[in-house]
Amino acid sequence: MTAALVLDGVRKDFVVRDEGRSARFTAVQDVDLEVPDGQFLAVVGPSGCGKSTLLDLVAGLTTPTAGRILLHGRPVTGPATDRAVVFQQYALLPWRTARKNVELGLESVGVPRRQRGRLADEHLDLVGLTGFADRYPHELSGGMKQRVAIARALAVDPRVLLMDEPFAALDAQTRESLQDELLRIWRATGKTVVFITHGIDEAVYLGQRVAVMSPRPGRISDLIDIDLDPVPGEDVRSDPAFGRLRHRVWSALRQPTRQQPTRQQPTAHAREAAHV
Ligand SMILES: Nc1ncnc2c1ncn2[C@@H]1O[C@H](COP(=O)(O)OP(=O)(O)OP(=O)(O)O)[C@@H](O)[C@H]1O
Repeated sequence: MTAALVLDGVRKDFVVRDEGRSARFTAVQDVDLEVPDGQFLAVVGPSGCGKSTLLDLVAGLTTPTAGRILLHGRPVTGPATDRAVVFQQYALLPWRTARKNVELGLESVGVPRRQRGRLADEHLDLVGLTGFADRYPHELSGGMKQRVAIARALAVDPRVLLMDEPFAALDAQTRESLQDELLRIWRATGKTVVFITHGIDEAVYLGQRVAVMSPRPGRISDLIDIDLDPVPGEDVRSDPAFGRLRHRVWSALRQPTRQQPTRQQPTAHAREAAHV
């Protein structure tokens, strides 16, 4: 299988204020990763380990301090329609209907109006929102809003779907049903997915592979293949194989961390701050 996404020695530093001085803070370091075309990769790690930073780098919303990111062999130099991002907070425009929200990305790439409407309706169907196209965001539940956000992301036909804790704000039951929906959509579309989550269960349930990140500075400390093939409606979470994989990820998350050397004792904001 060819790699959809390659991260090669990726590091991201931020400059922060630390006790009144400028300090360089390394959020992610030494990240090497290949995601095969069509793979569903879940990335799990503790709060603040750099998961969102990694996703922002792949999205092209920020640039690496070192290393390179390739998408289907081409360097990522900024945001583009070959990647679409779904965030935790749906980011829908409140004055636009569901259909018009889905049309948003299509407008930016110059798809003609009639085609936009058809594509928006097709993608609202795909996420199970047939009949809700004319609703405004405030008339939709949290789960429905996230479905609209997923439809909007898919409508531009990205090669890679980047998801940053998209179900974290939803109640447990809605989350489970959207997880099943996402698996169905992923199987139907064959997209490469990078899915960030705090949840070990969510990572094991959704991922074909789970990348485990270590705490600051974030590195990929483990890559675990998941050989489950969840069938929606079946209780795969009660399967002993699920429990074993869950335990592997849990154990990987508890590995002792390798700290970045510092020139100065950590202070309030940046434990790994090295003054510039
Ligand atoms: N723009 C920025 N400027 C300075 N520091 C930043 C910036 N963005 C992120 N950081 C820092 O980088 C580290 C990683 O942040 P990031 O949001 O990527 O972590 P995360 O794993 O996604 O966290 P969470 O799971 O809590 O959302 C944090 O310590 C954060 O404070």
